Amino acid sequence: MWKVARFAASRSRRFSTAIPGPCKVHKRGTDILHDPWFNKDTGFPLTERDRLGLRGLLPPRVISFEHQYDRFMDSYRSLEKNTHGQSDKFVSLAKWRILNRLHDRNETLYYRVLIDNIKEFAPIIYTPTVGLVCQNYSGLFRRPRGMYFSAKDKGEMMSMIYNWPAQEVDMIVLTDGSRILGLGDLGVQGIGIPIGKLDMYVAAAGINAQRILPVMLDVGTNNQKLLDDPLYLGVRQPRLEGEEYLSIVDEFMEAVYARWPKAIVQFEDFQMKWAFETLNRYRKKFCMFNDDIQGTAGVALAGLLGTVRAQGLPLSDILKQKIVVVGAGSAGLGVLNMAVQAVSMMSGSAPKSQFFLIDKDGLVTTERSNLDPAAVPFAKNPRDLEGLTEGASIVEVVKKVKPHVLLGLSGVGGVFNAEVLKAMRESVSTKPAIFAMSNPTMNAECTAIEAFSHAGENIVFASGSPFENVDLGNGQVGHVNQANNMYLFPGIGLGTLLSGAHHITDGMLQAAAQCLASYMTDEDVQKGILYPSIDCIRNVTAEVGAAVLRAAVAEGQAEGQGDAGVKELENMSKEDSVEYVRGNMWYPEYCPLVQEK
Ligand SMILES: NC(=O)c1ccc[n+]([C@@H]2O[C@H](COP(=O)([O-])OP(=O)(O)OC[C@H]3O[C@@H](n4cnc5c(N)ncnc54)[C@H](O)[C@@H]3O)[C@@H](O)[C@H]2O)c1
Ligand SMILES: O=C(O)C[C@H](O)C(=O)O
Ligand SMILES: [Mg+2]
Repeated sequence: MWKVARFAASRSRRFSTAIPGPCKVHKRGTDILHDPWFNKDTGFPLTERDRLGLRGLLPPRVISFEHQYDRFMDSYRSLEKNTHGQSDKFVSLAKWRILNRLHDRNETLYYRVLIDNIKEFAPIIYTPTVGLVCQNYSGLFRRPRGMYFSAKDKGEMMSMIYNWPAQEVDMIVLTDGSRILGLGDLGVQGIGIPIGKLDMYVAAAGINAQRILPVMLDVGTNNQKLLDDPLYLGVRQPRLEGEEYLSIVDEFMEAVYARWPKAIVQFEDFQMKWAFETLNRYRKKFCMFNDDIQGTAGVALAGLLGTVRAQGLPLSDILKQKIVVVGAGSAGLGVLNMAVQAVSMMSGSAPKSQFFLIDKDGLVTTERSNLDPAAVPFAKNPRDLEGLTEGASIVEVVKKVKPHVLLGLSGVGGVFNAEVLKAMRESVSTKPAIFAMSNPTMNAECTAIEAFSHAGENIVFASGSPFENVDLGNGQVGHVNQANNMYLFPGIGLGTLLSGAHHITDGMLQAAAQCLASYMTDEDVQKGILYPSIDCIRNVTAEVGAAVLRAAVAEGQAEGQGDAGVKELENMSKEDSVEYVRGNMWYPEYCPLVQEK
């Protein structure tokens, strides 16, 4: 077994000349070459080859890290050239494959190219391509990554968890594959999502790549196409339900915390009923959060505050904004709950009249039969609606309400059609905002071009998956923001980890959202740029992580970790806390391997 330093100093230079600390390894020879955590390919220095029994197992020339990096980027560029003219799907999967092969072979080089080229590579390892990968996962599968706990493992999880080779784990992303992006139930194939999210943890938060664990909880699938597919790699049975389901999740959570009491578990892409149920069940017991409910809510709240600033209004004017949310699922309801919480904190009361909620059956009112309990607080009383009735369509609501913000988390591509977008021209806002937050790209409620061409050039636009900025002619640019929870979850995880908190509170999550909301300058916000470019994601994460850490300290949740105890954390200024978080980000570079028997 090996032990690795949890964090290593972050370095801003591309190829540092400083020698990183040693890394202990408990294997020799080909076992090292086949372990992507330690493998350096042709980069092993001769002395290390001697020490580790590698001499003769590699071609004699030693290639520097920098040279290996350039060789990889050259092959990536040739692939781009050679696939020119092929379908987007073909090209995206080819790019994913080349990155995945590097991931499987040499993690240090993989994470370095990912960090340095995050804007270019995020759409491949994360949304939208990760959706395509999940849809085709059983066919694409070559090597396992992460852990799989299935309905057949009941009673075995406490011992299975010890099969994971790392001694320490900081961050786990868990899915049951039941609602993968807007693509529905993908069963075991949903493992691509925890893998992609954890890649973002390494790239954005500098969580040590040896201390992450993607997990699939395979409780079956209700996707008949997958059950009929001879290649399908998951358990062939309908999804477990009720107590049977919960007992599997309970067992997994107990096993995790028995082995790694300080690990954080991020729940990801669970269907709504289990997303809320598991969050309520575990949040006071374990250090966990639900990214789709809570991470998304913070990013959307930052966007809502940004739209107020974009109109040149003080933040307190959020109270007067009319906001239509399309999608009453885990994400949409998460956004509404957090927005109401933020408005209440500002005004001292909890006004809900400004929010309108629409689901697949139209406007949600108290007249709805079988109203979901989670949606009850946002259901309109028809008596308060002049001219709108239960089940009113999106276009009817937009025409009547003339909202400041139209925010989509429905998972349905194109529901913001031309008629809906044209109706937004009548918005009472000087900068109407359209947030098409559903993923992947084909599930976005509208495209950027559609939004600017139908709703007008003065809008603010954000989408969950990336779109190019729109050329409005005359040198004008319609700016596209990416409203994706990737701007928050890495900081929530890292800040919590460094604080040593045992729970993730609403206060810590509000702090994360407020931090993101204040990240952009007034000048940028006036131009419709509400979120930073993904190029700055390490910096954003350092700020968000520090905000979460400070909130944990202020609320008495922090217990400290490593060398920094509670007292040290309490004495940190704001700047100190950001530097502390930044200094604890792991950065991929080859470290000398020392064999320990
Ligand atoms: N950008 C982000 O950071 C982010 C974060 C989380 C979720 N999402 C996306 O949001 C989408 C929804 O996620 P979720 O977890 O809430 O899903 P969910 O299945 O829990 O909820 C979907 C909701 O949309 C409603 N809906 C379906 N068809 C509709 C229609 N035609 N018109 C209006 N409403 C309709 C459903 O009734 C339901 O209330 C997914 O595509 C997901 O990728 C994006
Ligand atoms: O995965 C993403 O890109 C965002 C979000 O968590 C989603 O479920 O769509
Ligand atoms: Mg998600």
